[in-house]
Amino acid sequence: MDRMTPVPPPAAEVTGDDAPEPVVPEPVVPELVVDGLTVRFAGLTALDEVGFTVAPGSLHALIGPNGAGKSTCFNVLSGVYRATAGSVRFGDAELTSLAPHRIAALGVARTFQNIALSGRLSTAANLMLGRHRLTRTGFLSAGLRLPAGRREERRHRARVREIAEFVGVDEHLDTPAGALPYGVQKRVELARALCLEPRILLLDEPVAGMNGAERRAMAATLRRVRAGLGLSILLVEHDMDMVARLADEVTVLDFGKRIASGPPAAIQRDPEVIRAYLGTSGAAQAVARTAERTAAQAPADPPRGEGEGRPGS
Ligand SMILES: Nc1ncnc2c1ncn2[C@@H]1O[C@H](COP(=O)(O)OP(=O)(O)OP(=O)(O)O)[C@@H](O)[C@H]1O
Repeated sequence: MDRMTPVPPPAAEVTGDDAPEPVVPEPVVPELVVDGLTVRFAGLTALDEVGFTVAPGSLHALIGPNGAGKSTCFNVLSGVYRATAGSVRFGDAELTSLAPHRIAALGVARTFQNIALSGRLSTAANLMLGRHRLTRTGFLSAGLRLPAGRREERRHRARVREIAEFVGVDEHLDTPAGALPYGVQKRVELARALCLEPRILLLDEPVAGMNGAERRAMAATLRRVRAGLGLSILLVEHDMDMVARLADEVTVLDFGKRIASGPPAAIQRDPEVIRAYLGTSGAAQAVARTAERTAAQAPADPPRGEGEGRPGS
């Protein structure tokens, strides 16, 4: 399946008993505008007046060395941390004053660095948990086998299967999530986030700990998600090749401050970004290496497509 029905905005999720089959409108994906975001812990400023905008339907990467403030930013965006100052607007909503469940209800879904699936439950059951926010009659009604609940449950199961096929985990629907290879579990997490019918996905290191084949599979899946669903993605990732291939726009944090913002090719050449990463390992050197290869292979600015003309694509 190359395309999946675009997700409707949450308010348009019609799951009632008598509701006609919904005509699914194009998703209304607003901008996410982070402005002057500051978070202080005791004496430490984890985020210092950070600002960036995630354009509707784009894939925006948030990168930076360890301790730069990326997770703190995600925690504010998902309502886990309170901002000391600044704002995060998602369309008309100000997210900094909302509890996590209210933010999720606006269509903001998040995955975590560490796997957060229930290992003993099947993949299907984990994905159904992702649908919980969207149930109208409630799982109790379904559990009691009431007709409305049964019909609603059937609709959710059908949607779960559709999303599982889209993400390529449908063959594992009956398998306990804990028994799946690591890379597949990470894709199941992505599928579970999609089960919330999000308008923006916050992905925290989706390929961390994966081998090369698993990384490529996840990158391909993310491309399909972006192309097929029209939602926005904000990605925290240390794998710079992946960021260079996938991102439309990159924001770089260092010691809680935004030090650069722009398309990947420009970010890779940005002296301040390279300086921020120098002396650290892993991602840092990957930025410098990727920048060097980009310079060697592409004298002019490469196009902002999915990796055309980019190293390693
Ligand atoms: N709950 C907290 N209490 C106190 N300090 C915190 C808390 N959460 C984060 N910090 C500090 O804020 C700074 C930014 O941390 P954060 O986890 O956001 O960085 P990061 O960019 O996500 O790093 P990494 O790439 O290692 O995950 C760090 O100095 C960290 O120790």
